[in-house]
Amino acid sequence: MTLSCDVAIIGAGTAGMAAYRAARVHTGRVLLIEADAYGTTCARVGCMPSKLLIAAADAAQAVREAHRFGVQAEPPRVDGRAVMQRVRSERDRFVGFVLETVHGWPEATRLSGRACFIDAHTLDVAGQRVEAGAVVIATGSRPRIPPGWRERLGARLIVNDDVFDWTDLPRSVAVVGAGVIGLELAMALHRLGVRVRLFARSSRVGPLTDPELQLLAQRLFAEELPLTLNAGSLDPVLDGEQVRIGDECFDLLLCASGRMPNLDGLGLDALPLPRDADGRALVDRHTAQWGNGALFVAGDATDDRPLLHEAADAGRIAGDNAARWPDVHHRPRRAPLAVVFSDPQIAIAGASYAELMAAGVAFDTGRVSFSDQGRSRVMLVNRGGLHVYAERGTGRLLGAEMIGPAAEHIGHLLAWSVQRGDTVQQMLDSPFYHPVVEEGLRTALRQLSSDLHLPSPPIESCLDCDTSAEAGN
Ligand SMILES: Cc1cc2nc3c(=O)[nH]c(=O)nc-3n(C[C@H](O)[C@H](O)[C@H](O)COP(=O)(O)OP(=O)(O)OC[C@H]3O[C@@H](n4cnc5c(N)ncnc54)[C@H](O)[C@@H]3O)c2cc1C
Ligand SMILES: NC(=O)c1ccc[n+]([C@@H]2O[C@H](COP(=O)([O-])OP(=O)(O)OC[C@H]3O[C@@H](n4cnc5c(N)ncnc54)[C@H](O)[C@@H]3O)[C@@H](O)[C@H]2O)c1
Repeated sequence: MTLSCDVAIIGAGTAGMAAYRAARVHTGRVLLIEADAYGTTCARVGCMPSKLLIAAADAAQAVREAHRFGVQAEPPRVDGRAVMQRVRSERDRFVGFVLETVHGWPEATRLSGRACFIDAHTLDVAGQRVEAGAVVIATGSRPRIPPGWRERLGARLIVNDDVFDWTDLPRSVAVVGAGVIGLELAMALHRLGVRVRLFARSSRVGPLTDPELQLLAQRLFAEELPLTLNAGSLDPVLDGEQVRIGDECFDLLLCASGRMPNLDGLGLDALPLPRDADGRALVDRHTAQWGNGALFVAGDATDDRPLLHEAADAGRIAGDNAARWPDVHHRPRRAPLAVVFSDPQIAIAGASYAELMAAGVAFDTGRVSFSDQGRSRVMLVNRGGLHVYAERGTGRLLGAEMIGPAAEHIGHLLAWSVQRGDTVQQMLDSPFYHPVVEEGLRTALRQLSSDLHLPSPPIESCLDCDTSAEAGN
């Protein structure tokens, strides 16, 4: 028997679930197809369990740092089993909410099995034929593992998914790849007492593109984390029960060398779909449409800003347009925002430095260092810097990069300003409480305002904490 629907959605992750909801506003004839267990990458093996592990690591670090305030504490004793028990049980709670939602949807609108295209409107799902008016591909991504490593290292090679099923912490882990996942997990494991070394292929650590801030990030992370920069092409080998990299051995190698979209294996090669020179899908991010037909792609499957909120937004657009097809609507997207939950945190809001340079935009940069920032110093988190970028002539805020305290919050303020089209002056006219880390942002904005040769705002020095940074000098 052939199943027939108006919209078939492949993948019940964040993007697929958002697409399902949006499509169901138009039609009840929607089919959500999932090959694996429900529960989403974010809740099962991504955003949530990684932040749970980081929260435990931060608690241990706070105990270690207490003496700097005059509070004496014994060095923390990390109970790995208890740490992982909390990570898993809280993770299961988050997954439970997702399962509740999916299981609340009519059973006739859900199908289990791996989907593969027969043609643009026909799918094979584990032997079941599905015909669809339109299809949303929301298949997510998977870790990219260098060729031969899996065969060579077997179970000693792990990826992020494996970490969150641990019942105890290992003794040592080599983390390969100093991108977002590598940085977050390496730092968390290190603070939980695991012997860690983070291997970066180049000298870059994390996503900052501003050369000054990238250098600062390298220095700050190297102060705490055993870090091998410029590791080049690694050649890990099994040495007994361990993985050897150079002359150091580890219990496990955590591969965090990037992720690849799950578009291969879908039977799409025969379809004439637009791709870039590297074979990546060229999808219109305002319609989620891939090509001119009834095919839509959302979430990590697109390789475009692989973040949770982007997956949800793209899923909504894809589901809505798939159900409307061929009446496809263009939808606005939000200002970019990315946060890394390292310590110090990293945020990129609006356009990055590299994007502005590549686009040839005329912009000025306002800078602040947090080393002397009043509230940051009070809390002993005075490490890092913030660069804000504004357009010459108009003074409009274009973007910002930051490594430092409260970056997850300051990043939001900056992204909201970028999206509203605020000028530097409008931002300076907004309230700043005292004493807060955001006063550092004001310092950077004042410097930017002066460099842009915009009319100077009145400078009120901070008389009570009088750091030169906050006095606006
Ligand atoms: C360790 C880690 C930490 C992260 N932390 C953050 C964070 O803090 N903040 C943030 O914004 N983002 C974070 N992310 C990124 C975020 O998790 C992803 O951007 C988001 O989960 C992508 O959602 P998705 O719907 O595209 O994919 P997924 O949730 O992976 O869903 C894809 C689904 O498609 C299914 N599927 C695949 N192929 C087929 C097929 N052929 N047939 C049927 N079903 C199929 C899969 O089984 C899966 O269920 C993190 C990611 C990782 C890995
Ligand atoms: N806080 C968050 O929002 C968060 C957290 C985790 C993941 N994510 C999302 O997941 C995406 C994927 O994260 P990721 O860390 O897998 O990818 P990434 O692209 O951020 O980092 C991969 C890193 O691995 C390096 N690399 C590649 N091949 C290598 C090799 N053979 N040896 C050594 N290093 C190698 C790359 O140079 C890069 O630095 C991120 O782009 C992000 O969007 C977000």
